[in-house]
Amino acid sequence: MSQAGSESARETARDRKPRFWQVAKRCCQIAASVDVAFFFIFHYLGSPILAWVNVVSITMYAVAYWALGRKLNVLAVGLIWAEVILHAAIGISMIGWDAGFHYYLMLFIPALFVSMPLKHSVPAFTVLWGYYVGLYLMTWFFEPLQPIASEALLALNLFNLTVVFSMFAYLSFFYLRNVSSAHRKLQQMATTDPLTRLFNRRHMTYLAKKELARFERSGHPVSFIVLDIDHFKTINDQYGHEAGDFVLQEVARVIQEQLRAQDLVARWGGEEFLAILPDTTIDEASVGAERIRKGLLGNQWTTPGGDVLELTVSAGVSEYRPDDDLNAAINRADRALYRGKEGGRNRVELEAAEDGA
Ligand SMILES: Nc1nc2c(ncn2[C@@H]2O[C@H](COP(=O)(O)OP(=O)(O)OP(=O)(O)O)[C@@H](O)[C@H]2O)c(=O)[nH]1
Repeated sequence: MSQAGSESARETARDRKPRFWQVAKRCCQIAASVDVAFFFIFHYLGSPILAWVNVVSITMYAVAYWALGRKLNVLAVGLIWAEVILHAAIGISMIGWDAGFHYYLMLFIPALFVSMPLKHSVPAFTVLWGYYVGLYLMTWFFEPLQPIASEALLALNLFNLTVVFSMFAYLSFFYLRNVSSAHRKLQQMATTDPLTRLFNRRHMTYLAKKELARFERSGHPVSFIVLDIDHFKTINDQYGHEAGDFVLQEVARVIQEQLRAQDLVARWGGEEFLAILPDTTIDEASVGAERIRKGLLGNQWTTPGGDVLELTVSAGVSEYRPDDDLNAAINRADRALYRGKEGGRNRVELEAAEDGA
């Protein structure tokens, strides 16, 4: 791999799952606070060695937090792993399994699957399992080095259990939020046109079919407007593609502004838009199309490059008929649109009554 290639691969790995690293930072804060509590608890219980172990832990979390802020994620993860693994081993060998320090190791199970690719997380999971079992077996053969009173042991166990339960709840909440937001993004990508934020053609076809099924049941009128920007190629050629994109966005905005909230609007093709107007007759739809045409005509658009331009649109309007189908209704609006283009553009044309499918 070239140097630039490996740099960018490293960059991608670092920037992957930014929310996960945010949560890792929050976990460092929580863990360091818990270790501050442990410092006092162990002093109180008369275990100064364990109290000072927590000072080392707090320092490790502080460095890990600092490293996460600088995207030194490998260093941060290494420190967090080392802290939990060593802390569990020291806590268990000093006070025993019943202190509950082993619970913290389980927090790594979801964390390692979320943070690593599967080829790394499976071996890491196996090592973690081996370590956990190894610690447990150790307590069968060796007595704790510095046992504490059984009430204190119980209190410590409950404290550790509560912290780990809370952290599991926090991680689950993070996971749920992440999955829901990814789902929302995917859904948006699948249904909308990225430039204009209108529905894309595929989703509009799906919505149109649903709307027409409603028409079949209720018999309420449904109308279609196909709208096309006049001489759009000239705008692109004269002012550049960026100005063309700007015009498409503005036209999309004006169409939405001039129609009702229940009307469906999509980018149907390059510079062509389709609106489906439920509960609307062809005459009412033509009034809506006129409003859009006039709304656009009255404006002087200043492009991001500072060019002032005027633009016009042509539109064709049709109404769904009994025993019609979607394509036929849109084709009739399309033919009306092209009559408008041939007739000089900047106009709204209705489908011809004799126009079949
Ligand atoms: N900027 C930009 N241009 C696009 C996009 N999609 C399609 N186009 C352009 O839209 C233009 C459509 O041109 P034509 O089909 O000739 O239509 P026109 O110039 O509007 O002419 P009439 O429709 O006859 O008035 C082409 O130049 C396409 O490159 C887009 O997403 N952005």
